Amino acid sequence: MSRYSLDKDKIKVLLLEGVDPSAVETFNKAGYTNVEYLKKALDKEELIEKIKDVHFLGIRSRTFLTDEIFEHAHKLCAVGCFCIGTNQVDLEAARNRGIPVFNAPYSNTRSVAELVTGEYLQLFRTVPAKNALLHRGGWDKNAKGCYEARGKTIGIIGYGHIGTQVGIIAEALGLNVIFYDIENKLALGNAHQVETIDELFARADVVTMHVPESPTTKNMINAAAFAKMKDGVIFLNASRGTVVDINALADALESGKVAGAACDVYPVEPAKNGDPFDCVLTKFDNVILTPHIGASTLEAQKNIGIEVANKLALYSDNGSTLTAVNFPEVSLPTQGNSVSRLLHIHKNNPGVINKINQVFADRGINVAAQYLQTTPEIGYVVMEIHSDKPEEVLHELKAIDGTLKARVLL
Ligand SMILES: NC(=O)C1=CN([C@@H]2O[C@H](COP(=O)(O)OP(=O)(O)OC[C@H]3O[C@@H](n4cnc5c(N)ncnc54)[C@H](O)[C@@H]3O)[C@@H](O)[C@H]2O)C=CC1
Ligand SMILES: O=C(O)CCC(=O)C(=O)O
Repeated sequence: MSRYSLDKDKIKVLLLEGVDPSAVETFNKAGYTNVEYLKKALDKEELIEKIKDVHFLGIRSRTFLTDEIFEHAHKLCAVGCFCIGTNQVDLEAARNRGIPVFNAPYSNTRSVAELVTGEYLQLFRTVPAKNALLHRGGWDKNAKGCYEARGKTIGIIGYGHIGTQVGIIAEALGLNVIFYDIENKLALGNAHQVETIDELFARADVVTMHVPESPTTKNMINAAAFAKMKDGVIFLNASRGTVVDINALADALESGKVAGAACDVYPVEPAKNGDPFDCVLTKFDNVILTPHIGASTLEAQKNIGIEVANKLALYSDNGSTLTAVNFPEVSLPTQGNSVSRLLHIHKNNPGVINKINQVFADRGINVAAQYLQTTPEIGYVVMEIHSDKPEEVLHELKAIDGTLKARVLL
């Protein structure tokens, strides 16, 4: 017997953007066989059409989930971002419609840190420019502008999961590590947190960006910021394209202020493989350009596929929202055989819980367990009851004013 409001084979999962096949295997193992797998992102109209029938949606960084898209997602229970960043999703819009969003906060951390490390080592030796010249049939063997990384200072902006990994590897390579973060952070090894970003600019031979996209990080690296950096600085951005004013970076490369750069992310990225890439940086031989592949290793993708699919399947199976990025986190024990579990997501208005409890009281049903978490905007309550008519109770719960979503696990 299904423990869900619907039989599992009627629960539609849509996976976009070529998430790792491990996600499909994980869903199948959990009993979800109605999985549609697409290698590409969908454009807005295609997505609006498809999302109407979807219960669980998996995306990466190129699918933009706006309030307008959610408006058509009548059946959508949850979204899985098969990546770290969740800036592509209007998280508030999802939450206000009762849709939790999950991600994989650590699975690709090391992959990004290794990419960045390889890049600044190459840039210290001017390898990208030398490589480009040789490809064009030139030869220029000299040590001008080439340095060992040992003894240099790396300045990490955003000392979170990725930033700390970049720092640990850099220290092992003999660099001095300084970082700037808006939070007070525990410095690992001999890393040192600087008080102002300007101090970091003044001291760092390498500046590397590891902040999320947010209003506080939008264009935080602009012409004024480059002006404060050391002459001949190496600059890397593998965070989000909106964090750097790309024209200011182009100017800083033109003037020689920045000796070399690496970018993995751009203000505008092609929607799919094969689409043209247009960027002011393509003319610079001393810039490593990669197509947003910080997370694209087989190890990371496989782990992400399993992790996010498991989170979605668990939410479907037992209602747990642990680690959701936009939602009250409710961690639930395994459901006993003799109880039904009712899950109710509602606007956090005064009196809703009273009304819910009244439904049980009116029916003479004892609530065996109740788990409640709220944010200022919504409440998520899970109740376990002994009743042979849980669907009827569900029907009444759905009628309560302020209800966003409700379902039953039998
Ligand atoms: N290129 C790629 O393929 C990938 C890119 N990313 C990007 O990297 C970002 C960072 O990832 P994690 O390290 O896992 O995130 P995280 O959340 O662990 O760390 C971000 C750090 O930035 C700090 N921060 C936030 N706003 C700041 C500001 N205005 N100034 C200074 N520090 C600020 C936070 O306090 C936090 O310590 C992600 O948000 C994502 O956008 C993540 C994975 C892959
Ligand atoms: O691999 C992807 O599609 C996105 C990776 C990324 O930028 C992230 O995890 O935030």
